[in-house]
Amino acid sequence: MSLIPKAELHLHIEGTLEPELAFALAERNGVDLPYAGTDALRRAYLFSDLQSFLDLYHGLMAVLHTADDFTELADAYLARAAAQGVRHAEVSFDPQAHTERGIPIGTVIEGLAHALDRAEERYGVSTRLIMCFLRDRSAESAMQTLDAAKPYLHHITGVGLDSAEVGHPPSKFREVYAAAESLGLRKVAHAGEEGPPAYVREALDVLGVERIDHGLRSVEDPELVERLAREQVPLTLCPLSNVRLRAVDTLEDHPLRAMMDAGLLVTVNSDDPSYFGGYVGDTFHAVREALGLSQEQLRELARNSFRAAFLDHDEARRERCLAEVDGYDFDRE
Ligand code: HPA
Ligand SMILES: [Zn+2]
Repeated sequence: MSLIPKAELHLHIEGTLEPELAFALAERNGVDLPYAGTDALRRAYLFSDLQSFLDLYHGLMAVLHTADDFTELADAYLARAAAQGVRHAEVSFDPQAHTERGIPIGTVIEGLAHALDRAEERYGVSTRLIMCFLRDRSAESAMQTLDAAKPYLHHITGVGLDSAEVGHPPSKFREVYAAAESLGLRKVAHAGEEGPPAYVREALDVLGVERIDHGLRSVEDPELVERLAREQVPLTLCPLSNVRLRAVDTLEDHPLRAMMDAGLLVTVNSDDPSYFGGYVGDTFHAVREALGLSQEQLRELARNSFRAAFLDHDEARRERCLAEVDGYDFDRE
């Protein structure tokens, strides 16, 4: 595990649900899970692609009912993240995955915000909340979700786009992103995870996003790589996720290092750490080993995470974190 100070920018809070907490919440809420126990559940984490993961992932969310459940989920993540060197976390959530099950959006947002708002004091982790739209649902459903979130916008920094990518291009959400922008929200989107480089271009040109979540398949398009490098568009890579969801064969084959060499502003993140085999400190360690990254390259990844963070209203914190990265002593590891 690498303890270098870092920001985590690509993290789905529902993807931090560990089997033990899932079973505890299932019992508390009277939910029957179709697994004999935590070991059997972990054994089911063998995915062939994004969709096979999403099916299990959405099934397990059935255990989350009350605001307290969401608070407990977020607290567990923040404590683990802090223990892995995270100083700043931008936490995504999927409101539609819960409202479709009859959980009010206010329950979800207020439950998460309760944990996030006290995280700096409790864990030394500053936080932001990013509300993602499920791209395999309609644009109307996304717009209704944005509308329903209006009483809670003081808790929300930005919007994102996730779930099944292929066949659901960013342009489907043009109006929703325009509406989000007019509400003062920041904009990110998953693109180029399983979808083509053209989706990365659309996310930039049609939605006007400031960061691309994943962006992995950008490497197939040299002109796009040149643009992303020139414009220093942050890409929030998730190497362990890419291995588990079969976007790359092995970690050794991951283009992270080549992307750094091409001058891209890449960051390393855990995506859904309970499902993909590691939190972000584990991920830093794994890519260091698999790709033979130098200490200076790990420092660059950590620096990039703070440069790409939505810390515009707290530049002093960004500077402090960057100074901590510069002074980090790898002999501690
Ligand atoms: O990796 C992902 N991709 C798309 N949607 C997701 N929702 C959780 N994780 C992911
Ligand atoms: Zn993701």
